Amino acid sequence: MDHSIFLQYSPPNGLPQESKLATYMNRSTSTPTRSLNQALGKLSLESSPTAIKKVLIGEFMPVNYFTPFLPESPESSPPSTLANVQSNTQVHQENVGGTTYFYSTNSDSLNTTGALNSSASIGPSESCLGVVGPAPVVPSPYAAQMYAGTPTHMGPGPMAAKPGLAATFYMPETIRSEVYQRNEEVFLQTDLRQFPDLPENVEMYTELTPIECTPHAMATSYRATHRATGAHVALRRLHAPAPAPAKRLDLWKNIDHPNVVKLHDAFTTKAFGDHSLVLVYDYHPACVTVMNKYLSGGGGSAGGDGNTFHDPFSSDPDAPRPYTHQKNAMLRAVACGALLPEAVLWSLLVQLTAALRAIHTAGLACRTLDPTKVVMNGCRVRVAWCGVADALHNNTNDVGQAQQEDLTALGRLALALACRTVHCDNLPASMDLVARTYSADLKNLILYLLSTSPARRSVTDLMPMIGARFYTQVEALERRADAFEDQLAREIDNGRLLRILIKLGVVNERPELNMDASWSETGDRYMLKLFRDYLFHSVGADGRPWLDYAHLSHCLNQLDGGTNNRVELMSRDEQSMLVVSYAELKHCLEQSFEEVTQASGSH
Ligand SMILES: Nc1ncnc2c1ncn2[C@@H]1O[C@H](COP(=O)(O)OP(=O)(O)OP(=O)(O)O)[C@@H](O)[C@H]1O
Repeated sequence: MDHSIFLQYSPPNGLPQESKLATYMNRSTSTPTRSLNQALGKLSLESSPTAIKKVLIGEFMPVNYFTPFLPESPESSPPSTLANVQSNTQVHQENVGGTTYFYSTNSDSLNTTGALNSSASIGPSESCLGVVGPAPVVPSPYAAQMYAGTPTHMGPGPMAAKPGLAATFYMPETIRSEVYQRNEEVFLQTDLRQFPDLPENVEMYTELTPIECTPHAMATSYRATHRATGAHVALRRLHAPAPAPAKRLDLWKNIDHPNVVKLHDAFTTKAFGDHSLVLVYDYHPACVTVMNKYLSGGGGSAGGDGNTFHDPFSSDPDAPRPYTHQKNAMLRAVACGALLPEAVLWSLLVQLTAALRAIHTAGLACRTLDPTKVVMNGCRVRVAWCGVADALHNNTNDVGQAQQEDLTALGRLALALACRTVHCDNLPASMDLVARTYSADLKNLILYLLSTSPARRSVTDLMPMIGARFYTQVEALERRADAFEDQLAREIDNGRLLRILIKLGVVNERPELNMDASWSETGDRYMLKLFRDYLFHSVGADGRPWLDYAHLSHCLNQLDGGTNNRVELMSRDEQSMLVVSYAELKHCLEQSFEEVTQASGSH
């Protein structure tokens, strides 16, 4: 093996010298131990009443809006038996004064128990018709509801951005824009001509697109698509891996935690013209590193929150940073309100300690806990590229020691976030800022993590310092889950309406089916055509189009639910009138759609 392709490793972490992580680690480890010890000696752990702040996190779970249309999907109809329409429906026809009325003699469809009051429902009640039949199918009110509405416990919170009906119909802008941003990133096509050297396929993965900020010789990151499933993945290609780290990587693959980017696979490949090791991770769209989001002066285009502390030294990590500069920069940050709210810090720390707990419990060590390797989308924090350090370097130091280093790294990260700069080498000044700005608990947590005493530290020891803030985090998550469930319920309703609209569109005005040019004008299809006119082409008394979205949604829901409410349909020449129930219309639609599906051969 050509050892010249290896770069030097920094001994404690085994990191390539070119990587940002190595730069950060080197900078951080350059903190003089003496000053750290002195500073720690001066500072004492204090206990103070915990200040509980409520965090409302606007993050949400991605919803798959691209589920393929499945005619027989259980979602396509309301989950109740009321959607069943008897196939032996008999229609009784009666001509009164030149107008033809059609009545169903099917007992089920004549029972209107539980039907909703509807402006579109007409006709006599079942008792007038005097029909006695088998037990009626009781329509659930849900079947014909437009929307279930916002659950009362959610109240008109920040989610209810739009007033009135609009709030019921549309997703809050906060959720919509974030979903769009994520989807947009996934569907953005990169111009691969810019990367002519990239292989078309690497094992099962294709459409490789580099995602890293600063390419270097040791590792490259890509977004890619799995050829069979279409799933997006994040690939970390290690140009010069250490031999056979398989066992540890297997342990990493078993870690399935919401705050750790999941490692799925690892394989060696010659697709890049060398012996690269490729690690395959979940891809989280619209990710930004904590470094870019909070620490590098707004460099992160995706995640810069506009409230960033601009450190003139941040572009040059090797520039001299005198004490006065650091202190002044921190004071300026405090003065201009650029420091992070304490609730945000605790949210990040709770998530990161949860990640470390899972990793350490599995007998592993992160080894790369650094702001450039912690990514965020929304308010979710994840440790990225786990296992890379193990794959890059057959770490000989024992895992227990590496876990202690993880805790120190978490302390440095917490301090950097609290001071809003990675230049916290001046520990007394940095801790002074923390003590003046934040609670004693936060200060104690950082001191504990940075402690150099020989006593063994454990991530579980942090729990008392986190204290009741843990419940704040749980509360915020539960509120967010409520908001998403509410939106999900609406999206399911929207999905139902889309499916029924697609079915109507497929059947209505079809020029011919199976060589029958009159197919869409006769039989069941004729009723559907008149229903389509009733729905979409109604006009007012003065001939102007009559548009009422609520009415449209109501009728489509009635149709999807197959209710026994009746609707009056007029022929185009206005000579005939049909009175049909939504149950009958639904039956017609199902039959007709089934015919088209059969003819297409794609049943
Ligand atoms: N699992 C993931 N899904 C989506 N994006 C990710 C994922 N992990 C990391 N990223 C994003 O990929 C980008 C590149 O990460 P990477 O660690 O390669 O950056 P880098 O700054 O070039 O570091 P290095 O110098 O160590 O390569 C970052 O913007 C990060 O937000």
